[in-house]
Amino acid sequence: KCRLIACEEAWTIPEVAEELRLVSRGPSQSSDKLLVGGIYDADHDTTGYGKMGFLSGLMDVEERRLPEMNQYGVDMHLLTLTAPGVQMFDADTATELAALSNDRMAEIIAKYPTRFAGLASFAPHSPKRAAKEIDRVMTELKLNGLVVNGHTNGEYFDDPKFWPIFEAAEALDATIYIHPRGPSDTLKGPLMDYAMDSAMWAYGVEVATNMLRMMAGGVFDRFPKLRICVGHMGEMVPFFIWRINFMNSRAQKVGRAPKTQRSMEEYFKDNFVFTTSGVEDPLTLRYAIDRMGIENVIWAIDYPYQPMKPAVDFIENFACTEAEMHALCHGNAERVFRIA
Ligand SMILES: COc1cc(C(=O)O)cc(C(=O)O)c1
Ligand SMILES: [Mn+2]
Repeated sequence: KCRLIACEEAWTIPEVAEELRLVSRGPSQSSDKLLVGGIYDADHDTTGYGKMGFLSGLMDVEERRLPEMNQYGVDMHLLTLTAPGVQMFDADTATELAALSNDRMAEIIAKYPTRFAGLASFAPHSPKRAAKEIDRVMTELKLNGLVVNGHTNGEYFDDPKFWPIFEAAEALDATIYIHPRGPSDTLKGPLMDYAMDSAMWAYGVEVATNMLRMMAGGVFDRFPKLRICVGHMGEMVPFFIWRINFMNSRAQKVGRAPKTQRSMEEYFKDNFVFTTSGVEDPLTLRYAIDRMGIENVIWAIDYPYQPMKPAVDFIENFACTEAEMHALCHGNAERVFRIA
């Protein structure tokens, strides 16, 4: 029996839920407003999200989450403040609620040290205060890494304003999990119909765009030891990496893209790891392992958005060597998220 550590497990606290409810009733034009309104303001729900039981699943640790983990043999959940985290709030509220959420997360881990680990939040729109929170959570709260959800106010991580965050994360060897959120105002256009605005398509486009901007923008030349984790089998990038590499190299040759020390494929292999969250497809997983290397692939459920049992069955029935199974189910997670 393999130790099972699930690494994209969503959670929230009442104060963040309440703030999101207020935002969902406010003037924000963010594409996340649909989903946030559905989940946090159920009596104004126009999306059906309010009927999927997400909110109770997010708020819960001991009623259902832990008993289900016991029932299905999931040893650990790596918790993350669910998308869009604190990023729809003003910088002050975001800074405050990130710290509160990190403290609450640390309390859960202190109570169940062998069952929960956690990714700390921060307010990207306040990079200097974010760097201070990163320092605090990694050295005092001893959390296991960091999480951020896609863009913040339409800005992406190739923007030097975010450098203080990467400096702190690299110096502390803290992995940053870039989790999706709805597409930014300039990206959302044709993505807002047919429920494409979130997990079906736009989430992947939003994160992959951020990833490519970082790689092509030279972020990993400046921060060579920075490690990024993404979910959803690498947000489509593993399947397109040959073409991304070929076209970026050609663009660099003709001066359309800035010169970088390494290629897109090298950055993706050296500075990224990714989880299987929300992609329970054995063929896709086998390709991703063979293409990107087993040391870069980590199992996750994406609870409560994905049910626990099917995700456990998927990985336990996956055809692979014993060494691959240990890497997928706990070995890589223990290394990347410093889990004992
Ligand atoms: C924040 O709201 C979410 C919704 C869904 C969904 O299945 O609709 C998936 C995720 C996720 O992948 O974490 C998040
Ligand atoms: Mn998720």
